Amino acid sequence: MITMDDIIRDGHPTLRKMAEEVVLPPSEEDKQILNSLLEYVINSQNSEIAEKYGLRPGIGLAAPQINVSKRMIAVHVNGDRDELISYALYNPKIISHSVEKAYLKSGEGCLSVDESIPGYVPRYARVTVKGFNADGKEVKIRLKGLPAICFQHEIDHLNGIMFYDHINKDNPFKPIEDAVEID
Ligand SMILES: Cc1nc(NNC(=O)[C@H](CC2CCCC2)CN(O)CO)c(F)c(N2CCN3CCOC[C@@H]3C2)n1
Ligand code: NI
Repeated sequence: MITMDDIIRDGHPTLRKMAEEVVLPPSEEDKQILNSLLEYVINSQNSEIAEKYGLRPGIGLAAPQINVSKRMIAVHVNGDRDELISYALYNPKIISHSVEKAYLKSGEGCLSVDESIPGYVPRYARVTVKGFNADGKEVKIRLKGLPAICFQHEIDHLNGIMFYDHINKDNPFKPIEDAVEID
């Protein structure tokens, strides 16, 4: 299982690399890696397991964060209507997005960033993501709210982008024009 010891921290070069497409059908190794990403996120949301293994809670995780520069992500989070959005995807891609922006009122953090970096992170309010699930089947997912924010944060990791790259340097809490504020 993945623990915090496996998660590389800001400054590690892998976090700034463009991750490689996963060759499909996936190898046994890639299947194991994809599964371990989702397993971490689920474990981290179970207070006993998180406590026992010292896991920082997360709603998403990307393969570069465990020093695997491959295009794989996992997301496990409740949507606006409390529906569970749980995906582990190979080669996820944002194929369309709203013009409208959104941001988390409390800003963002990252399991690969130990300190907190305050500020609004502008994201698209709605995205359509295409990817391949654990069975190698193509999936197309329309997202809004926190799940949309999370998928964008994870896909950024595959492109060597960190959340704080998006924060306004002069005024981190500068209001984001016509954006949806997410609690
Ligand atoms: C918003 C939030 N961010 C948490 N952590 N950070 C992360 O997930 C990073 C990714 C998120 C940062 C902002 C968008 C994506 C990890 N990242 O670095 C991966 O690239 C949380 F843990 C969390 N929640 C709310 C839901 N709760 C359900 C019950 O279990 C605890 C859980 C806590 N909400
Ligand atoms: Ni992150």
